[in-house]
Amino acid sequence: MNRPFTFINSAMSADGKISTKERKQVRISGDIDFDRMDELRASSDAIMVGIGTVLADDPSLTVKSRYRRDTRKNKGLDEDPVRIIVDSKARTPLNADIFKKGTGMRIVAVSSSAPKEKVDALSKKATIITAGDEKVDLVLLMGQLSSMGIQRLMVEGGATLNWGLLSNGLVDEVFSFIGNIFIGGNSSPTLVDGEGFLKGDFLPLELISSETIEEGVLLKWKVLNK
Ligand SMILES: NC(=O)C1=CN([C@@H]2O[C@H](COP(=O)(O)OP(=O)(O)OC[C@H]3O[C@@H](n4cnc5c(N)ncnc54)[C@H](O)[C@@H]3O)[C@@H](O)[C@H]2O)C=CC1
Ligand SMILES: Nc1nc(O)c(N)c(N[C@@H]2O[C@H](COP(=O)(O)O)[C@@H](O)[C@H]2O)n1
Repeated sequence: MNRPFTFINSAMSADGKISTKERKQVRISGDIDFDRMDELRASSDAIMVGIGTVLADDPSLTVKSRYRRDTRKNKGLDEDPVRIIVDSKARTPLNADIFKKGTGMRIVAVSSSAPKEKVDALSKKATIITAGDEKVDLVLLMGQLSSMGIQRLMVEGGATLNWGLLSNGLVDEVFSFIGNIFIGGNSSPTLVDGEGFLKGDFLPLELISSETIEEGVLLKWKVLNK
């Protein structure tokens, strides 16, 4: 099945955590890294997050730079890429920043087990894609996004969605900024959570580049899917 070229962008602590045990958003990287992330957003057709990230961080996922917004507009694009929430049970708050801020299409991907009244309410704010029974079927979803013309997809977490995509062979590249802090905590989310791979089944990566940014390091990985 066709799917978009897909990359994850994430910031983690030196011990691999992307947030605290309370799942509160933390500033791991600095202004230069946020600007790099903004450029990635501006160059993408769509940005995807999991519902856990929406509930924890309430991100807007908008392109911040005026210059980049104007450049997209001059190309006939919406100033913001399509913003997608993977939300099996339709738990996205109707006042989420993704709906309040920015321009362009919003998509909420739900499963067929999502409560109908919640899906109906969300359908006034976003295009609804239904894929899967209990949880969103990410393979089906990617096929649908591709058929809508989404060719380049940026994923901004969180830990569970990253696992879902990686374990289904749906990710091509990963940008991982490693910051100069330890967060600790055995329940703090990491770059990839979920069930985890068993020994012998690990997902291999190829290092494309490494770069020092401010007090941290940016690693760019190619995912060697089978
Ligand atoms: N430092 C960073 O770069 C970032 C950190 N975060 C942090 O990550 C945490 C949120 O991560 P999580 O709680 O893991 O939530 P998540 O954002 O990964 O969302 C997970 C949810 O997605 C939904 N989902 C539906 N179908 C799915 C499927 N097939 N596979 C996987 N998920 C599916 C499920 O409802 C699941 O609970 C927050 O603490 C947030 O602050 C989030 C984004 C970036
Ligand atoms: N790249 C990066 N570095 C950090 O230090 C972070 N805390 C995050 N978090 C993610 O950034 C996004 C913020 O989006 P908006 O500014 O609301 O548009 C969001 O996805 C956070 O989870 N990222």
